[in-house]
Amino acid sequence: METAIRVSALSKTFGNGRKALQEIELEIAPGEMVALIGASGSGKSTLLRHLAGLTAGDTGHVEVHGRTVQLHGSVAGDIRSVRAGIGFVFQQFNLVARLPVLVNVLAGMLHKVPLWRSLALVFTREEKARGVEALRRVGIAECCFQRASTLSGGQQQRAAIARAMVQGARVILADEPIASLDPESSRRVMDILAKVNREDGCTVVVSLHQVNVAMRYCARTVALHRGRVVYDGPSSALTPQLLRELYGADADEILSLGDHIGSLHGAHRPAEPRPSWTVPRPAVSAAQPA
Ligand SMILES: Nc1ncnc2c1ncn2[C@@H]1O[C@H](COP(=O)(O)OP(=O)(O)OP(=O)(O)O)[C@@H](O)[C@H]1O
Repeated sequence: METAIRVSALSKTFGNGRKALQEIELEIAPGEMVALIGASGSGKSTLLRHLAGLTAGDTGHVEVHGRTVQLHGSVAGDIRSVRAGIGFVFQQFNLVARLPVLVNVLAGMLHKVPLWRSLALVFTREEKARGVEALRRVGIAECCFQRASTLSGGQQQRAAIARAMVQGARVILADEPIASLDPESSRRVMDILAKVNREDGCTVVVSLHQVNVAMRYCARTVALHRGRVVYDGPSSALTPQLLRELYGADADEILSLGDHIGSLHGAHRPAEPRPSWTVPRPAVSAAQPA
C-alpha cells in the first residue's frame, strides 16, 4: 500500500533523560486528515518535528512518500529536497514579520527558483499570481501587500497554509495551529486545512489539544500519552469514557476545552475516511511508565 507517512520504531530521549517518544509505529495514507491529540508534554510537537526531519530520533525510521526523512538516528542527507514536499505550520507563527504577506507566501517556492532570484526575493508575474491565488483560497488576498506583522494570529496561520500550498506540499504538518486563536479564527483555520485536504488531496497531520476539534475535522485520531501511541483509530470512537481509560486524570485537559469551536455553525464535516487502519486499536495501556 502506498503511504504518505510511515514511522517505525521511532524513539527519542532528550539529554535530560525525558523519553519524549517511545517506539512509535504509524502509517498514514495519502489524503488522510489525522489528528494528533494528547495532554501537554505528551510528545505531539516532538513527533511532528521528527516527521519533518527537524529533529533526529535515537532509533527508528521515518519515510514521507517513500523517501527517507531519518533512519537510525540520522537525518537523511537530502532532507532539504524531501522537505520540499512537506509544509509545516507551527504553533508559534513562523512568518518573517517585516516582509509583505505575499513574499512570505512566495517563500514556499524558493526551493524551485534559481539561487540568485531566491537571494534577491525576485518572483515572476506567474509566481506572484500563484501566491495571490493561494491567499485568495485562504480568504486573505486583500492582505497580500501588508507586512506579515500586521496580520492577526489567525490570518498569519492562514498565510502559513497558503505558503504550504504554493510550495506544492503533499503533506502538511500543523503543530497546534489553533492553540493561540479565538474560536472563530480557530474554525476558519481548521476549515482551510480541511479544504486543502479535501480539494488538493493533501495529507494533513494536525496536533490539537481539543478532542472535540479532532472529532469534528479528522476521521482518524492518533492519541499520544507520555511519548507512546495509546490510541489510533476513528475519532468518532473517542468517548469521554475511553479517554479516561487512556489518560486517567490527564483526560480532563483534553476534555476541558470541550467546546472551543464545536458549537460554531457551518464547520466542515469530515470527509469519508480513507483509513490506513482497519479497526479501532487502543494501542497500549495508558499506564505505561514514562
Ligand atoms: N529540546 C528538548 N529538550 C528536552 N526536553 C524536551 C525538548 N523538547 C521537548 N522536550 C520534552 O519532551 C516532552 C514532549 O514535549 P512536546 O513539546 O513534544 O509535547 P507536546 O505534546 O507537544 O506538548 P504541548 O501540547 O505543551 O505543546 C516534554 O516532556 C518536553 O518537556
